[in-house]
Amino acid sequence: MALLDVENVRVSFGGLHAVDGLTMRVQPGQIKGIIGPNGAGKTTLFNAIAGIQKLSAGTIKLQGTEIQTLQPYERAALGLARTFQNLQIFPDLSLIENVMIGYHPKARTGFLKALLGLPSVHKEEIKIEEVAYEKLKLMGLADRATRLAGDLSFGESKLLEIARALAAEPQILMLDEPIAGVPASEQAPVVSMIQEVNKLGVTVVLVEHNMRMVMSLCHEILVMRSGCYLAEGTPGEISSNPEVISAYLGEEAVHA
Ligand SMILES: Nc1ncnc2c1ncn2[C@@H]1O[C@H](COP(=O)(O)OP(=O)(O)OP(=O)(O)O)[C@@H](O)[C@H]1O
Repeated sequence: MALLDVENVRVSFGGLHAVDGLTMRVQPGQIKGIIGPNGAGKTTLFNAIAGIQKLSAGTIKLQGTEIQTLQPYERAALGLARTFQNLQIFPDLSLIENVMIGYHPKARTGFLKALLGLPSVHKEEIKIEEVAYEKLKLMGLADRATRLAGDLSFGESKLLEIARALAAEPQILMLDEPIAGVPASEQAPVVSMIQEVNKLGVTVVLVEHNMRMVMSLCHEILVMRSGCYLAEGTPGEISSNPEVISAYLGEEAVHA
């Protein structure tokens, strides 16, 4: 069974079908890339899976359970975490505080319990801090756990976002253009951290314009054009597919 099963999904804005009957499966353990020319519908599909874009038709299943009507936080609690194209970190909080926020879909402490300061609350706080520290360590940021997030470089901030997404211990990590805007010198660490996370068993789905990165990182790639499925396959199959090449012709140098 696929871990994520996107079936005949349509997202319409008025008369425009930004995603038009798309089907995609993500197998456990994969790094799956979604690519396509500008306006192909990648971001819309990504947002539909994460739950911030309502479907006009179709189903999305996570481990066989339909999730398309669930709120983003409910999907997160079921194991779907995401990062954003634009940084969503809190610069005035420490690195560890930023990551601890990512644990909340799993947290069991309600407002009342927290207010009463029950021992179970303290125990959970310690656990959340431990998990957050572990994720920072994985991203190579543990030595700066108490520093302000605003002091990080852009590439490091991207790693912090990944650490925060991992705090909920997701099964699927969805990355929206993980190296967009990251200077060339800082891209390699982000790519190798994504590989590390995947080696630990987290399935990854990413949208990215940088073809070199997509081709080197992904096990399988889905290509979209005008909201529809164009092709799917390994990086080798995709880069030699004549339809894919022609879809990109006119797109300046395939953003490479
Ligand atoms: N909120 C919206 N309202 C109306 N149209 C939208 C909206 N969001 C996206 N679209 C349109 O849907 C189509 C797909 O857009 P989308 O951003 O998903 O494509 P994309 O493949 O992510 O493009 P890019 O690579 O440029 O980010 C485009 O024609 C876009 O103008």
